[in-house]
Amino acid sequence: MNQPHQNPIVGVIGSAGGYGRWLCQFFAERMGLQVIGHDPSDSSSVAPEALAARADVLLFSVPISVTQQAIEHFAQLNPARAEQQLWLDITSVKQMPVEAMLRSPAEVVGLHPMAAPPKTPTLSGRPLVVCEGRLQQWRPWLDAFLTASEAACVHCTPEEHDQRMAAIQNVVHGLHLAQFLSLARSSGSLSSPADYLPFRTTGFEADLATTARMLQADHRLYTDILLHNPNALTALQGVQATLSEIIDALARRDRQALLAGPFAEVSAWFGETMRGEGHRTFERIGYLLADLAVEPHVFIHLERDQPGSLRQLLEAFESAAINIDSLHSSRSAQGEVHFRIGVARDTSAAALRTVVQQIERSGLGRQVNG
Ligand SMILES: NC(=O)c1ccc[n+]([C@@H]2O[C@H](COP(=O)([O-])OP(=O)(O)OC[C@H]3O[C@@H](n4cnc5c(N)ncnc54)[C@H](O)[C@@H]3O)[C@@H](O)[C@H]2O)c1
Ligand SMILES: O=C(O)C(=O)C[C@]1(C(=O)O)C=C[C@@H](O)C=C1
Repeated sequence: MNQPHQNPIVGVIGSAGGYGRWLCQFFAERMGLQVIGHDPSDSSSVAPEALAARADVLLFSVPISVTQQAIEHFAQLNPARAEQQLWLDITSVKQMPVEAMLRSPAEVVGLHPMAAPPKTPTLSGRPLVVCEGRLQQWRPWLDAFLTASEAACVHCTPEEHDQRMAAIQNVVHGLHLAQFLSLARSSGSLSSPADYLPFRTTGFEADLATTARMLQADHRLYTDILLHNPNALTALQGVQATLSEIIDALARRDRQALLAGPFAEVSAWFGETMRGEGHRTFERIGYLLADLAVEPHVFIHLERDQPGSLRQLLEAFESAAINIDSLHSSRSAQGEVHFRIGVARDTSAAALRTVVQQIERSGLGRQVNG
């Protein structure tokens, strides 16, 4: 017998999208649940009427601009069934979808994973915002789902979420766009960001990476986040005003105004602990980026994910008398763990090739592209 509150059928709306695919895999593989999906771009997916009737948990993962419409469509499909269901969404804004879901008779929780769909099977190490709208019968299952997600859950109201996201998303996205738009326009048509990289600081490289990440993603997602967060305009106008203050002080060449205003105020607001922690984070990023720039290097994927594999890899380099300068793990686009091994500058290409061949022949690992 189906026990909906323990082993629900999960219906993902937007199942062919980036997060939709990740979620379908998560519910099926990590939670062992039956998953059905609806997505107009996947002709093999389930029709809305069938999904509304069969699923016990509905999860909306559609573009922000069509979210309200999609929720309202499902709300009128099968209200009697909705009374027994849990409705979730992962939209990047929370007031609009949670209010729309609450107009149905379902139990309602709004979610927001604070990262693009990860290459890992869970959200381990990533924050997940949880906005409980109406939750009773489904609480134990929601708790089990959040535990399985391995996310760092943070609970708040939809209003609080949208306020925080104005600072965490709208300002970060808007300012990075403005920063590089201004640079692009002032640099002339023949230049590119690559011309700035030989002169880079850690801060510039981190800003460039943040901007590039946005540009590689769906631009509609970012414009939607700006247009649908009710606090975006005020937050960006606030930054415009404080930037004007700094520019005015600079135009007057007023060092005292800069010190007593922006520097003193922000420094006091950070406090000693946050200043210290942020400083150490920046140092870590700086050393990481410096390590990643060291040549020569090789990327190795270890075939056996078990204790002792890494030691054997290090031994292979030791036996070949190659000195390792840096060692970092990262993930490929397919989610495989890679070790980036930076070696001493005087290591010859032939010596590096020989050790890689030996690692591959022994079945320990294989060379991959970073
Ligand atoms: N990508 C991210 O970085 C990220 C991070 C956190 C949260 N989110 C949120 O996740 C949601 C989905 O984002 P995504 O990046 O997966 O987008 P996506 O564009 O990759 O996927 C959206 C999917 O929804 C489908 N769709 C469109 N209209 C539909 C409808 N009426 N009914 C059913 N399906 C429909 C599309 O065909 C597409 O496959 C958004 O609300 C977004 O704000 C995205
Ligand atoms: O690319 C990433 O990992 C992101 O953090 C994506 C990002 C963001 O840039 O704010 C984009 C949309 C989501 O709502 C959450 C996070």
